[in-house]
Amino acid sequence: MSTAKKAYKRVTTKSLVDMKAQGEKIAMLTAYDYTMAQIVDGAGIDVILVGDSASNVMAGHETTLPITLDQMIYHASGVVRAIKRSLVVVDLPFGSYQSDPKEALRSAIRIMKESGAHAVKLEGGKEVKDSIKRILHAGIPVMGHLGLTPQSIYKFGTYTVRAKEDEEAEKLKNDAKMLEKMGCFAVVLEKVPASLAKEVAESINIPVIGIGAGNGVDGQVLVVHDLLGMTHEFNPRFLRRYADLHSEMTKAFENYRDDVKSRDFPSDQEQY
Ligand SMILES: Nc1nc(=O)c2c([nH]1)NC[C@@H]1CN(c3ccc(C(=O)N[C@@H](CCC(=O)O)C(=O)O)cc3)CN21
Ligand SMILES: CC(C)C(=O)C(=O)O
Ligand SMILES: [Mg+2]
Repeated sequence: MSTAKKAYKRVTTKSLVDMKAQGEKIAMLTAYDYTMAQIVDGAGIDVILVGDSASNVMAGHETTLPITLDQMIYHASGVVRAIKRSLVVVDLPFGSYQSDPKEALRSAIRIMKESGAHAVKLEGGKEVKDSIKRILHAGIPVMGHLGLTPQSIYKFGTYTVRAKEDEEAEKLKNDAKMLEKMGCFAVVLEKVPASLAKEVAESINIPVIGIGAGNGVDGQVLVVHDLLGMTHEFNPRFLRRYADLHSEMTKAFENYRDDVKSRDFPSDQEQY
């Protein structure tokens, strides 16, 4: 090891739980392909989520419902080939786990076997308890996802903040405790009041990763294209843009176009 390049210490489901215990916040981002995952991993992001938001961001669908298990596996395979350190979690897509626990396990096994990912995520609490149990019993780590669950958008009708009423907040708290008790290694809380999210994070020992859930949780997740400022029509309050790649890329494409039209590109040095 003395002359070899320093090896990265891989992030594991266990190290995430340790990070929570030690008060170190967890940074998570999505990625859907090899090139992006290489950059995200190299930047020291702890967890890469191959989100079903690929349905929106990569394929242009209006919701996350259309993306298939085969498509999720294709995205995840590229991501896994890129990573040296990050933990890779893959969303089980709509329709791949709701019918029955056996189908859920089969879907999770396909993701693990065919992509090489490290864990799966699925939306819901008590309703999907048996499926989560089945997957965990097979030795596959599970991340929960409560609050705004986009696969149920047609049940709720809007993407507004969730669990503002006592009854829904009570259910969410119980679901989070249940996920911890069952053996999930973490849970995503999406678009819920910050006070509720903080209360949940303080009531369980597994990390709570927030998106639109305030600063009292154990980590944050954003969609990478949103953070980079590539999606200009998506403007929720929780989004902080760290770049304006939409403008940067437009400038680059316009410059290239101009150089082609003006015969500036390619130059003598750029040909054989
Ligand atoms: N690009 C992208 N980023 C995401 O964060 C994301 C996706 N896609 N697709 C899947 C889910 C859907 N998510 C969403 C969708 C909408 C809002 C949202 O706040 N929408 C409106 C407000 C709607 C309302 O209040 O009724 C907004 O302000 O943009 C938040 C998260 C998060 N996920
Ligand atoms: C927004 C995150 C949590 C997600 O589930 C996704 O990107 O699909
Ligand atoms: Mg998702």
